[in-house]
Amino acid sequence: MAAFILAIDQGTTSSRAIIFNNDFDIVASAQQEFTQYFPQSGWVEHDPEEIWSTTLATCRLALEKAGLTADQIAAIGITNQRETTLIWDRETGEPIHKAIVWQDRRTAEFCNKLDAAGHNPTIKAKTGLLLDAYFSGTKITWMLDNVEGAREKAEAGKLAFGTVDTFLLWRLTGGKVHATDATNASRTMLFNIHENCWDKELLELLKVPASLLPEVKDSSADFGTSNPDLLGAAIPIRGIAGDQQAALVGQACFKPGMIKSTYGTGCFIVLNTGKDAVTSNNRLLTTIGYRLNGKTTYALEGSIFVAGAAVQWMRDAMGMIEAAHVIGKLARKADINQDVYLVPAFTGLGAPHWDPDARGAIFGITRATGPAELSRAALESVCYQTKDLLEAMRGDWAGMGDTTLRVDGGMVASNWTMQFLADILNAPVDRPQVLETTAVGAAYLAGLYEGIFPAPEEFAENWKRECRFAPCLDEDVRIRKYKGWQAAVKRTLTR
Ligand SMILES: Nc1ncnc2c1ncn2[C@@H]1O[C@H](COP(=O)(O)OP(=O)(O)O)[C@@H](O)[C@H]1O
Ligand SMILES: O=P(O)(O)OC[C@H](O)CO
Repeated sequence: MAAFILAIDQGTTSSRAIIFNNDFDIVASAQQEFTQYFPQSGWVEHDPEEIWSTTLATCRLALEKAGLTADQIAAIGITNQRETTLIWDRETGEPIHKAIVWQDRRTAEFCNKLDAAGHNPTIKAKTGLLLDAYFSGTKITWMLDNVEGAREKAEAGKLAFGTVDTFLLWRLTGGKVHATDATNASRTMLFNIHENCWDKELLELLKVPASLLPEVKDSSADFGTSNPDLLGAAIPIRGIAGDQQAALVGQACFKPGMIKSTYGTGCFIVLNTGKDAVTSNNRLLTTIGYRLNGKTTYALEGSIFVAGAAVQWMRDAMGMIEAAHVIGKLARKADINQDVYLVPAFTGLGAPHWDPDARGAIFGITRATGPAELSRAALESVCYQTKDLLEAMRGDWAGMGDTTLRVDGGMVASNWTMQFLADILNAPVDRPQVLETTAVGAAYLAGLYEGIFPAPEEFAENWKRECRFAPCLDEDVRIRKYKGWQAAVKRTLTR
């Protein structure tokens, strides 16, 4: 008999709901964008009520489009933009402030102070993260210190903290469940990823009362049931994972050494390192890939700030392409004798450089350089950055070996880019049939708990490739081009 799972994918720019059947076919989906608030330079906020209303509306719309009622949905899985921080009143459910988004840099100075006081090594050892404003911890401190009366209320146990998954869970269950999963907890900078618990020393360091924190569960677990008034029936909520980890699951990267790379606005590469929490010497993050049956699988993660955003820049700021999908065609026409490099450090460079002050640069332009060469350089830059990260991962972990990259995200629609990626990595690049891997991951985690989907090994056997891009670039050219990129990055870095 057919079973249906509702995956909620609450992202940075939009909320989506996708209903899958038990063959992972998409039965219906709905998506709504919401407002981005930039109250000051470097600050990024979301309205929690908009996160909630767009989530609820898309769930209702997806059900309607599928012609299903809530009682026909076996389970809900939630996946979410990670690190984004919310605090609300336990009594009223009202958020005390807008959500502070992962991109928000307001606590950078505070992080610098903590770093200067020598706290970085402890944080890295316990959480696997770098001391950075990206993560939730210092955002919580900021809210408690800047919202009137918040600290007193928090100390009296009247407030609740959550990343977006936890907030949605609270709202979906009518305030009955305050929980998260291990992947989301691992991005807060408060969670000890080795001992699998909130870390007392870090809570003290960031002055976060323990009463604020949610219970941390497996990624596939009993997270309660939805309030029947919301969708028409009580639906069991059985899966939660941060979006990049959900994509790791959705891509069936269950074996150590397997890697997924998601090319959206930015790019997030996650490598399964199995039971080893690998410490990076190359400024990558050690994080929880997923936790099933109480067993943690670790991962190494590297993020690139600008991937598809370089394509958007070519379209919106440069006006050189009318739409994202034409960039590949234009790149194909570029003069191959021109070595033009675009280092898209529009907002600094992410892993493995972590240079927030670097700014974008173009190298190698001549009078013959035009939109085709710049298009090519923009797409190539994403591939070179992927190589940088994979080299860093290889340097950190001997278990990596030669690896096939499983890709997803909007940019992988470009065959030209995927071929160049395979060429520059000198490794196969696999594009799956279902590109909604994040939602697939969330649906899988929920369906796994309900016994609808098989154990990871069997799920992995059913993962289907749409296309493999095999490397075919001359070694000399590959080496020359990558050296050119490395030289360009070197000239762009500020430290
Ligand atoms: N055919 C294409 N070629 C290159 N880039 C593309 C193509 N289609 C979409 N993109 C880029 O992919 C990004 C959208 O991917 P998506 O996964 O929806 O991102 P996000 O989840 O971050 O919003 C955009 O930055 C867009 O410019
Ligand atoms: O919502 P996305 O797809 O931009 O992903 C955001 C990441 O989870 C931030 O760490």
